[in-house]
Amino acid sequence: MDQSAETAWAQCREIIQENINRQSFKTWFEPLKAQSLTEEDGLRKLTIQLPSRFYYEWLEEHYFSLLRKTITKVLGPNGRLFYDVVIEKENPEEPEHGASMQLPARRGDDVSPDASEAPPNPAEIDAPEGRRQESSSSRSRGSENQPSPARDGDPSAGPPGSQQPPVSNPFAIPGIQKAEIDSQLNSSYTFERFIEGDCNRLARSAAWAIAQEPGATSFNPFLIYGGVGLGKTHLIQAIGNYVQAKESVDTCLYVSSERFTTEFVQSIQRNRISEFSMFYRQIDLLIVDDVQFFSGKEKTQEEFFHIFNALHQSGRQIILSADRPPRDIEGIEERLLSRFQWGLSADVQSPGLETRIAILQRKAEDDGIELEQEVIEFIAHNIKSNIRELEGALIRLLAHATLHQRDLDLDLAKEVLRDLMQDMQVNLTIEEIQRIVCDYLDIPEDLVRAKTRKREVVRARQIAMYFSKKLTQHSLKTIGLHFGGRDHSTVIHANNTVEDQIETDDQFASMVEEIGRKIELRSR
Ligand SMILES: Nc1ncnc2c1ncn2[C@@H]1O[C@H](COP(=O)(O)OP(=O)(O)OP(=O)(O)O)[C@@H](O)[C@H]1O
Repeated sequence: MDQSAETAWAQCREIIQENINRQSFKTWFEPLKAQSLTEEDGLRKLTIQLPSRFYYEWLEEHYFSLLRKTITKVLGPNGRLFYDVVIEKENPEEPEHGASMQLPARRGDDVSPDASEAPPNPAEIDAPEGRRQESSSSRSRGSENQPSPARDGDPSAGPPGSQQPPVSNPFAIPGIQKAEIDSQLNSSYTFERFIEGDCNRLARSAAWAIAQEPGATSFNPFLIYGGVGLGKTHLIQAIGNYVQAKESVDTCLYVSSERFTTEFVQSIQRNRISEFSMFYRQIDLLIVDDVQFFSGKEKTQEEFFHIFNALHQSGRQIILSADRPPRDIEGIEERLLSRFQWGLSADVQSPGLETRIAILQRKAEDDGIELEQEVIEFIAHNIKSNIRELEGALIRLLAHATLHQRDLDLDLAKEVLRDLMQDMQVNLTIEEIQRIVCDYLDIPEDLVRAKTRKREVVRARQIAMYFSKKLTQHSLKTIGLHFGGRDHSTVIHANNTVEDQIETDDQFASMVEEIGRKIELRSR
């Protein structure tokens, strides 16, 4: 190791450290090593070693001005900075030798004081368009208020006779070329197809705002959390689909945290970690689903942490989802958890009845199916857990109707969704039945449990007993107890009376049927 180079670089690092935040310093400068300090033709050339071409790109784009000032301060006006870039091997079997490339800082542009204000030279690096623009603007910003910029990158200042090899596009690695990145988005997850309700209003509004200006709102990162099948994936992908359609970013990528982890592990096995890292650092809008799966995976978390920082620092948009609030996710490092909460966290909850109905109506419309309102309401009343199950019930119903050439009516819905109905019956309580019957007959609920033998109360009590026997698993004794401690024989008598009257009295029969429907729908 060249001692003087190390000392010079240590001084540079001190200055740099004072001028940028701790995390940026850790990410971009700590891995750099001094290689040599030489004097040639009156110039003092400090060469530092970079772990990959990506660092070269990044430093030039983001820290050019700072590096230039720092070198001038430490080495004087004749100071020049050179990079020795370690070239990532595509094939781990390749020999080590020759795996580096010397480059002058500033990619060979003339960065003399006069030239620094000039439009950027077409970069020798065949950098992707978006980044090139970003680079040029950061350069001109960097040159403002600059007391005496040094020519720290003039290619003519390179070693005599050294022809700099043209630097190839660092992203031109098979399979990860920027232009070729497939966003992995499901095109059917759009805002148009996402039904808004009280359960998801905040998340949907924030998602919409982000889609208008990715990376420019304070919702960065944006994290949506909530239970299974409640639309998290749909919503986060809707942002991606919208932004892609508007072409407001160059690259957008959706990845599940499981896939991210698998790819990362593979990159370790294949000795391609820096490639993996480079790939993710070029994404403008990164969507990571189900981040709770990072739990307990320390190395993956560390890699994601650095990627997160790099993207966030450069104003790229990060969108995340989790099955619970970030503070409740266990096994994730505090520094990463706190970053998850930097922007906005919004939850999605189970949809209310109206939203469930609206979702079913939309799904039926999208599939070109006409569904009677009572069928939609029947499904919506009975399937409350999540939207995926709601969709599943509809698909099941459609499949039966098509396969058995049946009408899509309430009878078919009851038949097909019987399992779900059975679940409902198991959960149905005697109190619920009493409430619905009394609501329907307009009788105070507590009277069916009281001693009174008024005619209309007796009728309500008998109908409630009949449904309790028919729709719950409770024993006759238990049912009797729920009706003011009556005997099991009273329940049998009530059941027989109702059954007989259904047979003989049509009006009564249709009233009981109507009450039965209300119980099935559990309507209030
Ligand atoms: N508000 C909504 N409007 C329309 N469809 C929705 C809505 N919410 C969810 N869906 C649909 O429900 C299904 C499940 O949603 P999604 O996969 O987004 O849930 P999730 O919350 O990501 O679940 P998981 O945690 O299991 O991944 C999808 O087909 C989605 O299109």
